[in-house]
Amino acid sequence: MKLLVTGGAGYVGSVVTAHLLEAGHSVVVLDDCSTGHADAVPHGARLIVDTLRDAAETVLASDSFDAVLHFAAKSVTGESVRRPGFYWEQNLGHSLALFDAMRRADVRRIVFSSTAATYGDPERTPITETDPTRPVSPYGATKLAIDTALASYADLHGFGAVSLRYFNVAGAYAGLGERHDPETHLIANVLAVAAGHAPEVKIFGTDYPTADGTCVRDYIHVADLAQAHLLALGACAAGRHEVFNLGRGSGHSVWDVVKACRDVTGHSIPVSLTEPRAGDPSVLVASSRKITDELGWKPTRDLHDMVADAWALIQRA
Ligand SMILES: NC(=O)c1ccc[n+]([C@@H]2O[C@H](COP(=O)([O-])OP(=O)(O)OC[C@H]3O[C@@H](n4cnc5c(N)ncnc54)[C@H](O)[C@@H]3O)[C@@H](O)[C@H]2O)c1
Ligand SMILES: O=c1ccn([C@@H]2O[C@H](COP(=O)(O)OP(=O)(O)O[C@H]3O[C@H](CO)[C@@H](O)[C@H](O)[C@H]3O)[C@@H](O)[C@H]2O)c(=O)[nH]1
Repeated sequence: MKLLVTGGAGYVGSVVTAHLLEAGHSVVVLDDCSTGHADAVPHGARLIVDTLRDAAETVLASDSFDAVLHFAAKSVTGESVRRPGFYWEQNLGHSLALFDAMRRADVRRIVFSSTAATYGDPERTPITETDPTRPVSPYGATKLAIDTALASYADLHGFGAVSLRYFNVAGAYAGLGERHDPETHLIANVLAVAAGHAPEVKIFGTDYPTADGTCVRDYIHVADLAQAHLLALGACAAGRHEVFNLGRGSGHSVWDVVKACRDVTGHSIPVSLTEPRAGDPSVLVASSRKITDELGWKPTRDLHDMVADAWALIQRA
């Protein structure tokens, strides 16, 4: 297939692009490099550096694309609380520009990066796709609005759309890993201490209602996530919008992550215990049963693999 990947210079988009190329697809990446890096785009893909709003129309009209994989977004929860207007404009505004350009170019298949943040503070775990969506941050709200827009475009314009709601993505693949600045994600921050880039890692909150008092998350390897995108691409059915959760169905606390990083790196990794971070739910664990039952997806890598792969990449740098 000829594919347009938005956000393909970012962490997840670059790894998925590598998998798409390996599967024999042809890829054009549209990315403004606001949080991504041109040198992360795998060889074999063509990069166009521009925003969705300014370039989606021209790019889609310039060739006959079969489908779009849409990763481009601003995705730092805390920043979204401080700058909600920016998040609505960048995420929803630019996505609508993309969807209208797709409609005009008659490209109606799309796989979209949604998020566990659409659920907010869950009433129960594991979270299923039919559970209530009550986002607690502007970031989650913008992603939920894009999911809702896709359902409308499926109904009205015959889009075949899949929203993949990722839980916590980690790990590295083929030399591609997390390079956010500033980095907010836990595993990357803990490994930065082992690499000597920071003196200690802050643990945000030790009084949550969990077994060890720290937050529990469902970590998924970025390469397992990439496989799900290949399956989702084959499952885009005209006139339908489907939502799938993507996690491993098992939770790890912040302490579990620190211990896994100590095991893998052999570094003592000093920590400091600090106040909770605003807006962090205590437990987020996915039920990924739907995508396993309907598309046959199964994760193959665990927390140790995620930490080991991310660490191997840091050591190569
Ligand atoms: N990493 C996670 O744990 C996680 C979890 C849930 C959902 N997601 C979603 O997955 C997607 C990818 O996340 P990531 O961690 O790779 O983020 P990232 O910041 O590394 O990648 C996003 C990419 O989109 C580009 N971009 C942003 N706004 C753009 C615009 N308006 N026009 C063109 N390009 C633009 C950036 O330059 C960047 O390369 C995002 O949509 C994010 O919301 C990520
Ligand atoms: O330096 C740090 C960084 C994080 N944490 C904690 O570690 C956990 C995980 O945090 P982080 O890695 O920042 O991920 P989340 O805030 O859970 O958010 C990620 O996972 C969500 C889905 O679960 C997605 O919606 C988001 O896009 C994605 O950034 C949370 O309890 C944080 O409070 C720390 O204690 N110290």
